[in-house]
Amino acid sequence: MRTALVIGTGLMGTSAALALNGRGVDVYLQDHDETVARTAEALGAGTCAAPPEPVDLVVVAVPPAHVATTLAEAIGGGRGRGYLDVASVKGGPRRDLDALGCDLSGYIGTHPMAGRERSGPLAATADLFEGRPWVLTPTAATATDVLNLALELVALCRAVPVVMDADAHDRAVALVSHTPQLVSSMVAARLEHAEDSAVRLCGQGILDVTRVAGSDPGMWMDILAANPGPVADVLADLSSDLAETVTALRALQSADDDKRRGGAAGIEDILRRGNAGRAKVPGKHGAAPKPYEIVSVLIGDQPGELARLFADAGAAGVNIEDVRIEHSAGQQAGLVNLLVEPRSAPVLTAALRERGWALRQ
Ligand SMILES: NC(=O)c1ccc[n+]([C@@H]2O[C@H](COP(=O)([O-])OP(=O)(O)OC[C@H]3O[C@@H](n4cnc5c(N)ncnc54)[C@H](O)[C@@H]3O)[C@@H](O)[C@H]2O)c1
Ligand SMILES: O=C(O)C(=O)C[C@]1(C(=O)O)C=C[C@@H](O)C=C1
Repeated sequence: MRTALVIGTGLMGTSAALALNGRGVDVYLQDHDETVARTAEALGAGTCAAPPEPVDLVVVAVPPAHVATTLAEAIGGGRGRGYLDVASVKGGPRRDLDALGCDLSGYIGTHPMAGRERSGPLAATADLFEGRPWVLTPTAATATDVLNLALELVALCRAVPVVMDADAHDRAVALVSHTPQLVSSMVAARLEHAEDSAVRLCGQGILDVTRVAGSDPGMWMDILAANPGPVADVLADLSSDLAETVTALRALQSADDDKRRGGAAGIEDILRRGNAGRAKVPGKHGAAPKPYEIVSVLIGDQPGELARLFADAGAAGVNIEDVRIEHSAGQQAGLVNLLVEPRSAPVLTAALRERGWALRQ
């Protein structure tokens, strides 16, 4: 692929453009808000100039409700050899495009399973897609050249291609993305009118559960409106788990021993099923989840502390597999949890102690 046109230079479009531009593709940028396209250009994602000739690949990264019309316009204008979109829902846009009478052989629906709770080009990063699944939904009508262009895009973004049927994709993301978004919003909504004295106690657990509750409601309205049935199906199953959990908790308050035992069994069941489900969530780079050991280090909240810690781990020859930071409420300090291979944990612990770091057991 030598040239690409990215239409919609927000978080997704600019991230893809940065990755492509960084790997030698000439990227043209277009957004219906010109200042957004100019911002992406200033970030080094490509140029706002119009492409002098049809590009190899047109990447449409606009909100789901605008995908079909934007694609139809680009296809009608003969702007590329191949066309794809990155919208979070796949069945609807394809049907809409079909209804607009477009030739679908040059189009493939795709969805990178990477993102953030922030929108716009300033939130974009060239490595957003690295190691993440990128779903491709070819049909019998999709030209082989176009599938190959999509695979090349995925490779240039260092993502992992996953081929799926569009409707199966929509059911899958209802489970792993759209319902979690709603549940995160619902948990966070409980805090809206909570007492300050309660909110002050928020710790890492609620931060983890509510991160995506900070997402743009406009974009999520679009996504949910394009996938309401599958999301409602998952939420209905969840609501029967919720109802059973409430019943079990009420039974725990009972004076009757048998009822309390039944309640405890119900709660334990949901907690154990939760462990089993969590164990299925893929680990780093989409691989099977690996058990890491955590080395916890207390650091001061000041410039250079993290860099010094990582350098000391590097000097000990230990690869940090993942890192999580807990910020202490009301203190200029934080707890850095370094996740390492079990065999590296004693090596790292000894090396950090020797260099004077305060370790937490
Ligand atoms: N944010 C995520 O986590 C995520 C992840 C995967 C896929 N997606 C999908 O990617 C797409 C873009 O999402 P985003 O997070 O980058 O949103 P964003 O709001 O950051 O960017 C969307 C951009 O599209 C532009 N736009 C809107 N209508 C347009 C039109 N008709 N023509 C040209 N530009 C137009 C907007 O001005 C905006 O700059 C959506 O379809 C979304 O479902 C998002
Ligand atoms: O990490 C996040 O912030 C996301 O919400 C990303 C996420 C997801 O649910 O995984 C959200 C929507 C997209 O369609 C794909 C990815």
